[in-house]
Amino acid sequence: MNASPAVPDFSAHTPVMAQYLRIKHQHPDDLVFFRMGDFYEVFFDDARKANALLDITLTTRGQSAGEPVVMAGVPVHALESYLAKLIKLGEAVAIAEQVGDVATAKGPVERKVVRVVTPGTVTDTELLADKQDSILLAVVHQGKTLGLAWLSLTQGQLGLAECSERELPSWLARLSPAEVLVDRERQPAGVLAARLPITNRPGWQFDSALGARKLCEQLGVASLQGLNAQELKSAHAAAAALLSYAEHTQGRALAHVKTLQVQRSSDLLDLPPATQRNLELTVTLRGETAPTLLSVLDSCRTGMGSRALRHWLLHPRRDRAEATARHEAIAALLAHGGEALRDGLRHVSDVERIAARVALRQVRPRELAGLRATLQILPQLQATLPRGACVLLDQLAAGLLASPHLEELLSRAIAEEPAVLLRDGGVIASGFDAELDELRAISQNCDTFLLDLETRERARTGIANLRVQFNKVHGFYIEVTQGQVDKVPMDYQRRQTLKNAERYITPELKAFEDKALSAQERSLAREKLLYEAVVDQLIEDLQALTQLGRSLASLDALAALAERAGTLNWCRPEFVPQPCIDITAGRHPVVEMRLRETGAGEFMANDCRLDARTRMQVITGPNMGGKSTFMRQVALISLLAAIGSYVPAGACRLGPMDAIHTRIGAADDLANAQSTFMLEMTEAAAILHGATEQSLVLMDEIGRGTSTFDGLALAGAIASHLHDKCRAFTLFATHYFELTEFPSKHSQAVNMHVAAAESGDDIVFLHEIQAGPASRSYGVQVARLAGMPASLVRQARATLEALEAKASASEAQIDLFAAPPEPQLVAEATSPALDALHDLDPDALSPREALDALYKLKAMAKISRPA
Ligand SMILES: Nc1ncnc2c1ncn2[C@@H]1O[C@H](COP(=O)(O)OP(=O)(O)OP(=O)(O)O)[C@@H](O)[C@H]1O
Repeated sequence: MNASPAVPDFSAHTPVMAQYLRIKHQHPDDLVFFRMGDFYEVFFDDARKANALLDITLTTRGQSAGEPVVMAGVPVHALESYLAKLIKLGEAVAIAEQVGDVATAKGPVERKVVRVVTPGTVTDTELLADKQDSILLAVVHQGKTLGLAWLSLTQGQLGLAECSERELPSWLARLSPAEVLVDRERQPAGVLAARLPITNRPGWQFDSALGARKLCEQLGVASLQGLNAQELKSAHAAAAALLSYAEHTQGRALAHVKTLQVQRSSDLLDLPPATQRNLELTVTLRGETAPTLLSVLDSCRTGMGSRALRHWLLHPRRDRAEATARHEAIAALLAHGGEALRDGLRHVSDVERIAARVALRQVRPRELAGLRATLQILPQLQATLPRGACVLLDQLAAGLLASPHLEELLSRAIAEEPAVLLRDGGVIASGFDAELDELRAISQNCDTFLLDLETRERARTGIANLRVQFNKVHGFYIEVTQGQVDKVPMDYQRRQTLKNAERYITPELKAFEDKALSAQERSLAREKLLYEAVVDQLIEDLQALTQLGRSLASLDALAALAERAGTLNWCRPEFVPQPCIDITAGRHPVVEMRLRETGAGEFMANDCRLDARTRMQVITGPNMGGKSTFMRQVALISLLAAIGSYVPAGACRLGPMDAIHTRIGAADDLANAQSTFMLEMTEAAAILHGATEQSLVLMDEIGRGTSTFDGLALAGAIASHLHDKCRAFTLFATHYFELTEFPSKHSQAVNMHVAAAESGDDIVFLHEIQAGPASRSYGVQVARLAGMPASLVRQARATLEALEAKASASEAQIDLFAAPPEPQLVAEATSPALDALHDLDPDALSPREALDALYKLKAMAKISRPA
């Protein structure tokens, strides 16, 4: 995709192939779709690739420079579906259109790449997921800092951030980019590890000064100071590459990209990738999109709303102002009844994407009709909103007042039901332009004229079955059956002979044909011109349109949150300055919904109380008891509150929070060659380094990936570290009974357990979290429940009894939680080599003697430490 300076000589090729090769030379990394009439053709290696990826037929046609031309093609009308496939596969496609005039061109008609479609820069509605944004991200390593710049082309929004290497995975997970631009010589390891689709760019494009200049130009500001983005030099470098790439792919400047968000890691509640995965926020552990927190939450009526909600979910802010404003809005909608608003939103088009496509001049006629319909119902929508109930809703209501003249313009200009494609005509409304109306009248009056001519000619020639007709290949003609040919007058000129009929043209018909055909052509050209003028006028009001899109998206997301809160009986959380997580009757939204859907019983609500004096709960109890569910629900409730949603609980008070860390049973990460245990320890280490007093940490059965003693020892040490050093709010579920001793030695920890009742040999899970340690584990009972053979269960029970008897006889008194011994700095052991070293006086040695001494010492060391 990079223009190389020297263009090779293609003169040995046919003129068309030389033209193709020149274009391909400028786009070596893209598949070049080369427009030839009704097809996009791909040649040579691109054709082989397209053949493999798209399963389209490979052919050869003619020769160029003595070589057969290998090619494959896709019909123009099917372009979108092929593009969709290629984008999904991470390919970039350069579209070379015929831009010259076919009729007047000498040699091949002029062709030019008009846009490059890539995964991160697609804007075609058909190619985009309705409910997910497509983000293009650039990442650059500068010293210890990583600069990030990202762009949502369809939202017209830029973002900048800087972070450390440790923070990068969280950013990548949060942004979930469709394409990442990196310096081809210095690819950041974190990006490679995340296995995202990468596009390499030359290093010089990541230039900080260039980036700052480009940002100022793009945003129309003199300095970045006012945007709080002045100091982010590394992010500027990323922005330089980002903006040139985006412009390059669109083949034009990005008129609609006018807003910049500067995000700092410290502004956001940190949700590391493990947390996003374990809490199943947007995808399940199996990789499906439901049931997840988002799937439960998203009852939005529009794609815009769903995208906003997803964004809120992954970008919760530590500062509570935004969330509080949303809580207020939800309360107001619930009090006022949000259903009328939601009904109205059903008829709203994706204004956000339409605005972007207007800016890029790609907007389709039907999208403009959709925009018009949306503009028409805005007053109705506004009327459904409660007035003066809360600031946020009032602001959003004001945002619905997009320029009324746009609606008027679209109503006058665009036909009631416009054709899908502009080139088919029938897009501009009649009455909008006198010249167009006149041209259309000529083509429409065709039928009357032809009927009239037919009647006259029948009368003149006496041929009763004479017919005047039209087809695309031969134009207008008069058809006479063979039996009547001798009645044909002198002024009939033969045009075509068929088996049973002759076709003729007359001077009068010819004159009419010229007029009709040229009228049709001119009317199409006129429509194109008028359409472009309408788009120009919309571009002038782009900011109002973009703003309207944002307001509608936020309203839809808020209305969905209000609907969920009402339907699912959620409560409004309260934020307090003191450290605490105080949840009464909390529920897990996804598990609760699953239970309801499957009719598998009621969800048991549970409390969670953590505060400055009680920072850790050690949770024990049987498998299947509900430990993981409880811990996750505490995290989900905290997160929901932070994004501004109501929460599944009876009451909820929350203090400040900076991160949610989770270590929950992992699957092997075979692709990264990490064992379960290694992954477990890596994730735990990241948590111990990152967690603070304001973090929530979930530790589920840490240590179970190794032998009992190893695992127990590590689990004890990790719990101590979290309690003493990080002082994070911690929910620590474990199967190690020994850890129930932990609270007796750690003042801020308490024991909790999930209750289970035994009836005979069976076990009943109560799913209730109660104070104190579990009395015993129920592994054997759970195994029985799982359908293990009875003899096996009997054997396991006998072994268990024997083990328990043995353990209580030799109760080892090891302090699992003792403070760690100080590391010893000097080795106490002595050795002949060390003694000899001790005896040496470096100042008294000549260089030669020093070298000899070194050899001697090395020989001694080898003896004392054999290989
Ligand atoms: N509060 C609850 N009310 C009703 N059912 C629940 C509740 N909590 C959990 N369950 C049910 O019990 C199942 C097991 O819960 P969970 O996975 O949390 O148990 P666990 O104690 O973590 O088990 P393990 O130790 O084997 O991981 C859940 O899938 C759910 O169906």
